[in-house]
Amino acid sequence: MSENTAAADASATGEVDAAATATADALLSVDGLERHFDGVRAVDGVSFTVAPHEVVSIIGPNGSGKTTTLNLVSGALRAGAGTISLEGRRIDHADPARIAEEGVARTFQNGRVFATLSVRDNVEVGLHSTLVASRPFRRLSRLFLLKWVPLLGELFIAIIGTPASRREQKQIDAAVESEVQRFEARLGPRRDDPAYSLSYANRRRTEIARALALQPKLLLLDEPTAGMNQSETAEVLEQLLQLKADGQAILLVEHKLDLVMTVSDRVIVMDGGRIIAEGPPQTVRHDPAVIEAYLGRRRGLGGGVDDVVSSGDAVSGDAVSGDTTTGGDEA
Ligand SMILES: Nc1ncnc2c1ncn2[C@@H]1O[C@H](COP(=O)(O)OP(=O)(O)OP(=O)(O)O)[C@@H](O)[C@H]1O
Repeated sequence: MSENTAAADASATGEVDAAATATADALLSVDGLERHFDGVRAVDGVSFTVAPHEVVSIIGPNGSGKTTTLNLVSGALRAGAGTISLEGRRIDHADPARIAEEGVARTFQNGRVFATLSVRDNVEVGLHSTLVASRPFRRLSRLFLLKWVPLLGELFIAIIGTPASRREQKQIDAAVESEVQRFEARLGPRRDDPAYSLSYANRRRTEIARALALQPKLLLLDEPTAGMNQSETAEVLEQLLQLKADGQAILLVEHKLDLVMTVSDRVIVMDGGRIIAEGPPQTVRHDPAVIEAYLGRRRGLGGGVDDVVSSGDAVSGDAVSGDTTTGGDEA
């Protein structure tokens, strides 16, 4: 849907002004978000904000609606109701590419890379939406009947090249290199290798590098340490802390509570599609509703959220299970 259509749609409901007023200082503002699947209330009236430079984590047992919330914010799913605004502007009717252009980049729960592309090319793909000189007619691609114009134009420029497109490619190359260098020790030696040959952890790093290459206003991370062992998780924590120090706003979904409690400014706890607690890590970890949500299903094992947190375990609904390494780093 075009920006104008989305704006008209939003304006028809009178929601633009309300969203803008309610979220004056927020980078991201989510209000009354709902998404149901065949009677399952995956996300059920969720409202929250992320301020500029803030790191907010969403935690909760399996199936509590965390990933669905991230999918709604990134445009991968459409909301049944509610509004999502970035810097006061509605994005809930925009498609994922448009939302990425607006400054929201994401990674996926299971890590998604293009298997046959090299690490460098995977990172470069993330920058495709930012090309101007090489894609002068890109906005026309939103008009169904004119889709062939930008395609032919891009093909032409790719074959003959122009001074501006060559300059742009140099900038892109530098941006890609800078993101690969962020993970230099791990990705540096593999920068020209195809993604299918990488360890699971390196594929996750490639995915994060691709998202960061966009220099997003808001970075959405869906379980960035899933499948990583303790030392790999510690590396990710260091990188998240560095991003935080650089002022990167992050909305993080993560099961490893030690990491969440260390990196987050604020923690949102979901259960059954609803937010059951929200606040600074130290407050949330002692909230009785949170302890009940995490441990109620395994009553009899004893302990509380603190035990879960201090053990460094990943909480996965019915049981506390240390995340297994499904593919460690190459030796
Ligand atoms: N595409 C879908 N079709 C049907 N049901 C879905 C779909 N996506 C999610 N659900 C359901 O919505 C609920 C919330 O799922 P979601 O993946 O958002 O939870 P989650 O908190 O991210 O879980 P996890 O920690 O296991 O990733 C679950 O009951 C899930 O089965």
